[in-house]
Amino acid sequence: MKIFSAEQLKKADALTIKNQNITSEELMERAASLTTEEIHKRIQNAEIDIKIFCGVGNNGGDGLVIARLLIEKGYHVKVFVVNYTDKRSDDFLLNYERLKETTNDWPEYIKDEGDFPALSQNDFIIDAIFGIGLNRPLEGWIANLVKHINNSKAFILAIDMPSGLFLDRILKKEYQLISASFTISFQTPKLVFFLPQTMDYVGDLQVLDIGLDREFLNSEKTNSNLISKHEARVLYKPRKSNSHKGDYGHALIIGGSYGKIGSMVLTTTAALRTGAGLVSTFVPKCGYTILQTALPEAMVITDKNEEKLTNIDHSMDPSVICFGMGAGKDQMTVQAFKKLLQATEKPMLIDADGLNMISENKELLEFLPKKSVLTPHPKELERLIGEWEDDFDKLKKVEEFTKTYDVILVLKGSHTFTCAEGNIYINNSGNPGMATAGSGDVLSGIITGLISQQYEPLAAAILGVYLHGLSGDIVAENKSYQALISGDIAENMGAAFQSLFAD
Ligand SMILES: NC(=O)C1=CN([C@@H]2O[C@H](COP(=O)(O)OP(=O)(O)OC[C@H]3O[C@@H](n4cnc5c(N)ncnc54)[C@H](O)[C@@H]3O)[C@@H](O)[C@H]2O)[C@@H](O)CC1
Ligand SMILES: Nc1ncnc2c1ncn2[C@@H]1O[C@H](COP(=O)(O)OP(=O)(O)O)[C@@H](O)[C@H]1O
Ligand SMILES: [K+]
Repeated sequence: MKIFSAEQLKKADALTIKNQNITSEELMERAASLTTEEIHKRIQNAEIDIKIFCGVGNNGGDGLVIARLLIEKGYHVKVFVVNYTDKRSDDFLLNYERLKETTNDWPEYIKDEGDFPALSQNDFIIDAIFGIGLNRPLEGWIANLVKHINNSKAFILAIDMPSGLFLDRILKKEYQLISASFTISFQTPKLVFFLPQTMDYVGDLQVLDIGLDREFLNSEKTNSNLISKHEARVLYKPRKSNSHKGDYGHALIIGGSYGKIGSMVLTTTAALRTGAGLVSTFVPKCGYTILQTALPEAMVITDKNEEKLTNIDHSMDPSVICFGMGAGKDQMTVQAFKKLLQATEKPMLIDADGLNMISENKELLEFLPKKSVLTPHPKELERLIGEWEDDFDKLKKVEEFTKTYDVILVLKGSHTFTCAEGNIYINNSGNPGMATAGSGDVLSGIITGLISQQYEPLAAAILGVYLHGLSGDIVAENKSYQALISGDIAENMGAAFQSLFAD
């Protein structure tokens, strides 16, 4: 699903109104009534106090329509108008009049701290103060109102987006914004809903299709995309019945050191479970028995050294090489890695200590095969590209890095961002149970397994990240977040592939 900017969303609104021959007020009614239906479905006539805070722009207009429709359904609703200016949008005014015809309990005005209503944690608060029209950070009594709402500990539903959040920048910590329990957003999600610094303000997310102009949504260019099942599915390549293991490539997985051979078992298992035709591993001698015992399906070659990689002499022509898991950073390993990079032309996957070695020996960067996939977690990324001011600055630096070296960066996190060629693919599968040792090693194996089967490296990264999360979700459903261990993610790749095509 495409992720649009505020300007694009405003353009979509305007085009929809023109092409569908409706008024802006009808579009607002549509968005708000779909939202009301969702609320009604979830709270099912519960006897709760619903307190709706409405700004005086169109986000406030949405709030007024939701108030009217909830009152018509018999809910107990109190509306507060957050009167930050005397100017009102036309649709706010119109719906204000309509609301007054629906109830005798007229909205209360908030003009300063003295007007703040008492709030209880049993209230159901709806935040319709600001949406995509926010043009400066919240200050003065409005900032205090937001603090007051957040401090209530009540359930907070944000309409379109939490008030105070910007779509294109990160505010300094001292500024207030609504910390929502749930956000119902219109038509497409916003990039800030997925950034580590802002995602917590959004809470759970639901995106409602409010029927904005299809042609515009389809044709408009955007460089951010949310990857859910639908988007992942189209990347999948079915297997031909008339095929043999040679058609699915030979993956070579290199890494490990004394005490860290387990990471190699995880990566190798994942590559096999993802469908690579042949998988060989290259490990220090101490890894030989471990790998041969754990995985009879894999072939094992060893370094001359017992405990670490010193000379990667493989004399094969693998379809893809995956390097780094558990490799350590010994100088001899760095030299071996350098020789490997110099001798390799096909795209590689580089993870963990492979990335750390590059960060500490920047001269290695020039030998990176084009279109290689690098999979850093946040600390590894910082070592690689340096510190960033905020998440937008990070994405800018990532874009520069991927363009300079012509590589794909997979920024691992609760929403993993795959970045290449100026585009961002935001993963929407996975869960906190996956924050466990070795789950990154499994991801490396999955992506390697896909590249081995002739997926383009970028497609392999996007699909691999999605399948990794999907497998994690399937495991968590059966075992809980706590009991999920990374080997389970590799073992359940079969269920993930099946689930990709189940609705
Ligand atoms: N007809 C439409 O175009 C639709 C719009 N929709 C809603 O409209 C929203 C956007 O509405 P608007 O463009 O009116 O913008 P908002 O309602 O988000 O607020 C903008 C108003 O707040 C003022 N403002 C911005 N930052 C401020 C600050 N820090 N302190 C005080 N005042 C500030 C602006 O000057 C402007 O008057 C969307 O988020 C969505 O909720 C939906 O109803 C869908 C249809
Ligand atoms: N809260 C979370 N939600 C979704 N996925 C997560 C979460 N935490 C971690 N993950 C995923 O788990 C993996 C962790 O990788 P990494 O930090 O490299 O672990 P390790 O080094 O132990 O292998 C990444 O793919 C990441 O996206
Ligand atoms: K809002």
